[in-house]
Amino acid sequence: MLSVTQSFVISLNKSIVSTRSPRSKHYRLTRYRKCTIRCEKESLHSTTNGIDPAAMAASIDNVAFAGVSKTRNDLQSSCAILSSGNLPKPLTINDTSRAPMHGLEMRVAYQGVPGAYSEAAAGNAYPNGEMIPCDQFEVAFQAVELWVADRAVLPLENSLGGSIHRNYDLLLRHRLHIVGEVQLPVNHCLLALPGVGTQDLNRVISHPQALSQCELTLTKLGLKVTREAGYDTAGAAELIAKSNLRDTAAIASKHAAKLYGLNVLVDSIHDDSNNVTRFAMLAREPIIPHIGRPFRTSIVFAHDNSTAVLFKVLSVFAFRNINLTKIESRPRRVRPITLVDEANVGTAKRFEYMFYVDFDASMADVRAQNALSDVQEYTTFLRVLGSYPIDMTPWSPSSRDS
Ligand SMILES: O=C(O)C(=O)C[C@]1(C(=O)O)C=C[C@@H](O)C=C1
Repeated sequence: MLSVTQSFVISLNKSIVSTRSPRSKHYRLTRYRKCTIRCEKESLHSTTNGIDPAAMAASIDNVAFAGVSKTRNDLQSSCAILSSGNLPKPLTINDTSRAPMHGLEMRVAYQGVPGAYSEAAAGNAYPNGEMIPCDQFEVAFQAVELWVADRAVLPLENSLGGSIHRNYDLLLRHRLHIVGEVQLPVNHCLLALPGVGTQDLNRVISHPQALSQCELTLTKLGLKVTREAGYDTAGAAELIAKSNLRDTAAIASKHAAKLYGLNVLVDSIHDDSNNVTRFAMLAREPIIPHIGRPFRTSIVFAHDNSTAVLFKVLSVFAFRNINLTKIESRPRRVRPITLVDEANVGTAKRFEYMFYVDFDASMADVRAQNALSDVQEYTTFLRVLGSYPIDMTPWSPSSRDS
């Protein structure tokens, strides 16, 4: 792997060398097939005077470097890494005070770095949006609240790995509304640096959800590896590329492989081909619900324990023929435990929960309105998180490549 501070001589296709001579003393580019580039800055883009490094990576014929001949793959991946210096950097908790850009495009916050599945989901939800990567889920919530972004697209649950609990907790802590959902088929691949084979691996890194979605396949592959959690799938791919980790593979998408110059060692390593992640689209304002198309409503409630309250709450939907699609319980942070004195024998502790429920009806539907007024009677806290169209996009496991 070439590092950013090394000089190298490469042969390029004529197409991309048609550039004027740059002024910088650090490098020289000519109109000829051979050119010398000295990279002393973070980004190859800044040293190539306008040549897109990705285009350069695609156009490399062969390489001679310090007397050692490098493979085309090696340099392509170097260029891809250097070009990834141009990718937007994730917002951090301190950046959310950044002045908003007042363009016409929808600014869409997601958690992770470019190449993350969340970016793909955000792109599906808002195809013309300006994508804003954030380093944490909480930052994406804040970005929308502080008008740095107009929408956030965040994962709620995966068909193999289950719920993303952090986002359930954050939905309650923040005042955003669910205005839509995206169901994204997730095709996980095992990625490594060019020239690295499965026999070289000691470690696999990825988002904990991705690791759990591939748990059985990793074992079946017979890899002698430790599994380590990172912030997101594409971030794991980026780390391998930037730190030149030749004993490590990432679980991430093919798109992440392209962005960070990695090879796909094994395609489709998730444990079941029906691997779908459901993302929520969040906004500052709710949308007006309709009844003309399939809608879903998400609520959260808490109750003070009296006999069979949870059963009563859930039955108000059953009596009205409303389908419940999901129930999730999370600790009730304001009062996680109640002490129960059982007949003066001793003190038992009971855990307290917030219950999140999704049901298939629009808040414009009278049945849903009546059901919620019943729920209100049994509960001490009730909030509607959103009433939004169900993602009805047709899907087959191989039809979308994320
Ligand atoms: O790491 C990513 O690429 C993400 O977008 C995060 C995330 C998740 O949080 O569940 C999203 C979809 C996949 O199921 C795996 C990981």
